[in-house]
Amino acid sequence: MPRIGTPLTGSATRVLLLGSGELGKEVTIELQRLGCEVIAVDRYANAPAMQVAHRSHVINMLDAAALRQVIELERPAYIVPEIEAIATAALVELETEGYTVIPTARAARLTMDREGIRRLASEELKLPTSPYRFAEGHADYLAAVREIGLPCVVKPVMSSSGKGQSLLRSEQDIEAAWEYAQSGGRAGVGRVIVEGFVDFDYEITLLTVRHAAGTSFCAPIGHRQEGGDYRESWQPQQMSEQALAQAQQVARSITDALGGRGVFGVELFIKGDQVWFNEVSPRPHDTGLVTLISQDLSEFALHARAILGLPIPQIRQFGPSASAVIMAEGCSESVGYANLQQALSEPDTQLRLFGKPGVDGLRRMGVALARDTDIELARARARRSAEAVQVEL
Ligand SMILES: Nc1ncnc2c1ncn2[C@@H]1O[C@H](COP(=O)(O)OP(=O)(O)OP(=O)(O)O)[C@@H](O)[C@H]1O
Ligand SMILES: NCC(=O)N[C@@H]1O[C@H](COP(=O)([O-])[O-])[C@@H](O)[C@H]1O
Ligand SMILES: [Mg+2]
Repeated sequence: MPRIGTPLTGSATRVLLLGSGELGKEVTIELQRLGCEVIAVDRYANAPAMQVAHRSHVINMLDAAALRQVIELERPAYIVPEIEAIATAALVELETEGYTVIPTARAARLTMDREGIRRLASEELKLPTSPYRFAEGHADYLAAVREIGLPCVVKPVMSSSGKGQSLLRSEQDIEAAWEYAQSGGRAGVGRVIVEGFVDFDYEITLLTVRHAAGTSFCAPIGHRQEGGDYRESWQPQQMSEQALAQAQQVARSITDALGGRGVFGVELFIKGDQVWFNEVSPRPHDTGLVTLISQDLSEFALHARAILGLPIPQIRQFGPSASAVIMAEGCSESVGYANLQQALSEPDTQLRLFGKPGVDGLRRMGVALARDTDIELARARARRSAEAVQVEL
């Protein structure tokens, strides 16, 4: 039976987060509500989760030695990856030494780069995906684009939130896409995936929770992306019964294969009753921020319960809900947020400002959340709130 100790004493249930962004901030809050001691780690100081955690460490999480050092110092009961770019081979080792990685070290390793998870989904589990080819080096890349054909999507194997990703519509896009993939990815220089473009009707994130008593699904979340990065999400997304059943089957298959306990964000493309697997986050998903207003247990509360082995007897959905992101563009180390009076003037509206310590380029800084009587109204209400926020650099 799970038991929780007292934070900052010898009996504490310590949880170490690897990555401390907006998603980790909410996970930290939920874990603390259940009495855990939370240690936040990231590559930079004052990251969102660090601002609410008991303490924090700034390290290069791709450095295996640095990662091991911080874990051996803190000896957490649970290691919780919050981003992809971590020295996951070290996590696999630490797991064999007795540490618990959420959901599993193998899941973190397979989803760290697109190749591991794509080969598992398509080649082992035979789940439907876009046609794809991996390529290394320029000549191999050109061959891959020829083989897959246009239109296609090019992504660095190690990247997220659309960084380094391009949609190629014509021959003229081929060179720029290669250059962007080389500069935009986080690591693994040179290697890319070339995917056939899927002409879907809509795409969803199916939040799937593996917990002590089995697997639960949240209502499907629809979302809209720009340049591979999410801008709006809503729940529930209307789907045919057959598409939903197929989506749940795909989600169950991939999450069972990854194993462990926790929330997974299964990304799927839908056309009619047809479903394609895109990718999966073995952790809460950015589009799932909508659950902060749409469910009694948000994806972050669900993650905390699943991690700790606590029951999830029911997930209550509150009806049509939406999220709209608040972006900042430019360069500043003291961003301000004004006109909040107007942003929060409507009922059933909430804001989360992440408190990120700065911006250099384009960065997600907050999110507006809303409920209304139907999805279109909820989306419009969330957008109105997000647009009202004046981001001052
Ligand atoms: N093969 C494809 N066909 C059509 N659209 C695609 C394809 N691949 C990606 N996209 C679009 O680009 C978006 C981002 O792609 P993907 O999820 O693979 O990137 P990511 O960088 O891992 O994003 P994130 O980290 O935010 O989940 C998808 O949600 C979808 O809208
Ligand atoms: N699609 C993945 C995603 O949304 N991850 C979330 O964004 C943070 C990084 O933000 P940053 O790039 O602004 O530092 C991550 O730490 C995580 O919370
Ligand atoms: Mg994605």
